[in-house]
Amino acid sequence: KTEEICTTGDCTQSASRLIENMDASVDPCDNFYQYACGGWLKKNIIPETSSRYSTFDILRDELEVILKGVLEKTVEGEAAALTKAKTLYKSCTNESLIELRGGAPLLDMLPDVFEWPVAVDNWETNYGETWRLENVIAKLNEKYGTQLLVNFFVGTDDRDSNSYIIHFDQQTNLGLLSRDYYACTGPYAEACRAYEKFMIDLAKLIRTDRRLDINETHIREEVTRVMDLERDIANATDTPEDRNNPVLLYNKMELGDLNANFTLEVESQVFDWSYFTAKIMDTVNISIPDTEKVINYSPNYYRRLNLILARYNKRDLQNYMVWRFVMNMVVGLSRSYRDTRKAFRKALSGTTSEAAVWRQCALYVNNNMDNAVGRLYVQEAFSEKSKELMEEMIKDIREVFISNLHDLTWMDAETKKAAEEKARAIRERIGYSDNIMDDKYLNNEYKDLAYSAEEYFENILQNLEYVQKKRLRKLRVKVNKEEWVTGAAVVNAFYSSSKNQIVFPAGILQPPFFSKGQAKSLNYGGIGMVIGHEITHGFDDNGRNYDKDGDLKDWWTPDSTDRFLDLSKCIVNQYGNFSWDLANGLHLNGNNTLGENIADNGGIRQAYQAYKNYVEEHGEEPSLPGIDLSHNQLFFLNFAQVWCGTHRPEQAINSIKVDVHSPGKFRVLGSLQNFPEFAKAFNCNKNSYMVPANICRVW
Ligand SMILES: CC(=O)N[C@@H](CC(=O)O)C(=O)NC[C@H](CC1(C(=O)N[C@@H](Cc2ccc(O)cc2)C(=O)O)CCCC1)C(=O)O
Ligand SMILES: [Zn+2]
Repeated sequence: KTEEICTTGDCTQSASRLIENMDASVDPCDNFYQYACGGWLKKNIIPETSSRYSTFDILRDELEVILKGVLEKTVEGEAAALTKAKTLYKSCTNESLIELRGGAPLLDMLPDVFEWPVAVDNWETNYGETWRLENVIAKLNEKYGTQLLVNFFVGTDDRDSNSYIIHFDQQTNLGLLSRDYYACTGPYAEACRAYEKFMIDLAKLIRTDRRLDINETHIREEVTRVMDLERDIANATDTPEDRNNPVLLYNKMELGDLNANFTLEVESQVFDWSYFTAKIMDTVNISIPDTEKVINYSPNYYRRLNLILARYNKRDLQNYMVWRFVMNMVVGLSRSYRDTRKAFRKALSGTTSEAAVWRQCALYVNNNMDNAVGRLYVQEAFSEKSKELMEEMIKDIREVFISNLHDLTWMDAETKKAAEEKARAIRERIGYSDNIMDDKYLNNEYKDLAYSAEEYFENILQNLEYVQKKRLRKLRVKVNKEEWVTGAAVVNAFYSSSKNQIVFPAGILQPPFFSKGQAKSLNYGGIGMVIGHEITHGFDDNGRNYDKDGDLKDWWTPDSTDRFLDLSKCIVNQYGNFSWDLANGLHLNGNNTLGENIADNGGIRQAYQAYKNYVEEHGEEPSLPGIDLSHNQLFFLNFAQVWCGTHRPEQAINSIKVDVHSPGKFRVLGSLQNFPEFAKAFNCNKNSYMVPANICRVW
């Protein structure tokens, strides 16, 4: 029979993309990642401005080009919110004015955070005498959105997902990217050196601008003490492995208990937790009694912190806290200030030059006004047709998840029933929230913001305060589960455990993931796997702890829990055995990536089964031109090519420590090794690398 071949634009384009990215000279059963991405790896060099480069990053770069276009275009009579986004963008791209202003905008606001001792004279007399730790931490929190030492935040109550509650957590962000860097040896030595030099150079630059003398030795001494303090803080934090069970993190107590049980003392000043909390919540007119229930995510950290504070004085603490703030603010200042960060950025990410200003600005505006920018993006680039197609695919894949569930041999009927209820309760969000198409809604969201095209730095400060106040004000209102957890102009997808919600923003609904005109095998291998991945997050080692309403409530029988943990261990060991050449051969952390690996493995199985069901119902699809692979094979090829990518060594060292996702290569190898249908589709024989003796499976 004459084979049908699809020669539409979409088919031709996707076929050529698939052929270009692959390396057909590699045996797919030996190394499917190399087979699928070998062509991509030969053709793509990481740009000097990027620390990693992948299919995702290329899509994100392309999205930024679209944002540039819409943010630079003047449109008469548009909604005020959209004009504000364009004004913010203009202030960010106004390089000559930013250059002219030098460091002044920063120097003008340092007194508001009680100054940076190393960069000013007479700090003791002017600030030290009246200094209180509560005042500094509170000010940095409520006005500058910076959480240091004591990480106070208002967030969803894990056990009552309709309410917000005050949380006290450990300091989760460090100047260096993870606690491991503070060893300052081996791959971390350069990062530590660059970090200290960054601090020294910035202190010297500010003193120069203030016409103050510079005593290099003295500055170095202070910088060393700040470094020692941060190392102590890093070592006081619980590790990610110690924090991956949300049940153990949930320590509810009264605010008053903190003063009783968690003493913090600096230079014989006792930290008053009630005074501190009021200092923050007074700014949003919410009074907090000592009987207020709060969650303490890190009791051990606070016990360790007190021992550390005993070893430092108020000047050290102030030097540390203001450093952590100013180090992030140089990006909004003139070239000489931005240059103090260059070597540090290179040491951590490997990039030798900053991204183009328009890119940084498009990203900044998108991150800070995601609904206004989302509106501009959707109007420009999103096709409505995608929504109903996605609803179909989500329906198919949800059904497959549920039928796979019932076939599981390790879960008992009682737990299966609860699991099915949760799977059916998952709500989906596709493309964008209708709210952003409503001018009134959009203008209202940004009504309190007024940007100046001439004051980028002040615009940044305005955003920091605005976002933080919005979060703090949530304490006395109910959680709006209809709210989206992401903007629309985002190339990603999400699962929210407290909302039991899966989200597919407009930005990811494009090739290679999805296109209404591309073959279904590619759609299921692309966005289909992502849909399964997000659904499965509701049932991974973290998500499984939450019930269908998003509350931390155990719906498992002890036996099924034991079986789940046992099966998960297989995945932990399998991925823990992967050694990553780009990261000095370091092994993946099988525990920290477990949730993502469970989601990947579930996603690929569900998507493939859904595709087979599709073919069962609608018949085989016509072949793609110029590529003699079956659609079953094309399914896996497109899935794998989503993960083509590479990292600079600095970024690899960084991401293996902090990213909960495995590197793309192992996301492909790990999940396909566990899936016999892959081996079948490529006729791989038993002892090939892609067909290991024993395989892991949870969902
Ligand atoms: C609430 C929240 O934020 N959750 C965190 C996870 C956590 O913290 O628990 C999170 O990221 N969630 C998004 C993520 C989405 C997907 C992913 O893998 N996205 C990569 C994309 C990438 C890859 C390489 C690259 O070069 C650049 C980008 C990524 O975001 O890295 C998209 C496809 C399937 C899963 C997911 O659902 O896991
Ligand atoms: Zn995930």
